[in-house]
Amino acid sequence: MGDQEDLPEGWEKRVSKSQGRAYYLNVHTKQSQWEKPTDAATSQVRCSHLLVKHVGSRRPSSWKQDKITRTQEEALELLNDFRQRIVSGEVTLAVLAATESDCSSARKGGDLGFFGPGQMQKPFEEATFKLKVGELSEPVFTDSGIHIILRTG
Ligand SMILES: O=C(O)CN(Cc1ccccc1)C(=O)c1nc(-c2ccccc2)[nH]c1C(=O)O
Repeated sequence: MGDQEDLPEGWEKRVSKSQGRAYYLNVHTKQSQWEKPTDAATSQVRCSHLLVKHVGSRRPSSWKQDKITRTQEEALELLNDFRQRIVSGEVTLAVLAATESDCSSARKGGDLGFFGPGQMQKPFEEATFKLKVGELSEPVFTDSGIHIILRTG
């Protein structure tokens, strides 16, 4: 097994094909690094999100709107428009979430801080853990509504 043995918990040694040298993969968060890790791999990730609620949301109300009446289809169209504006570089998710997100995290530019497995709704958790740091998700559907998620840590 070579020096796989003396790695802290949660890390795997891999070889980069393009660079022909070893790197280390955090098996929980899928993050990778060149430096040999000295501490156990964290299972915490950080993200920001923009939530658009609709009539089918579990709580169709938000800081923005007392009674949310848009349909799920309208919510998805709205969210795809927001996503295009972020992808084009016209605006950042943080700036857009501050005025457009139906989540209380709008006041923090959509930042949710760090969380680990089992803390968020499953579709949200799975989508976030799949993202690389800096990557923006496609629309993600939960009981709360429809989200776009930016992995930040
Ligand atoms: O789903 C519900 O029954 C009510 N919720 C849950 C909730 C309500 C207030 C604060 C945090 C979470 C929401 O609708 C909700 N979910 C979220 C949410 C969902 C997934 C990831 C992060 C936030 N935010 C909100 C919100 O109003 O602000």
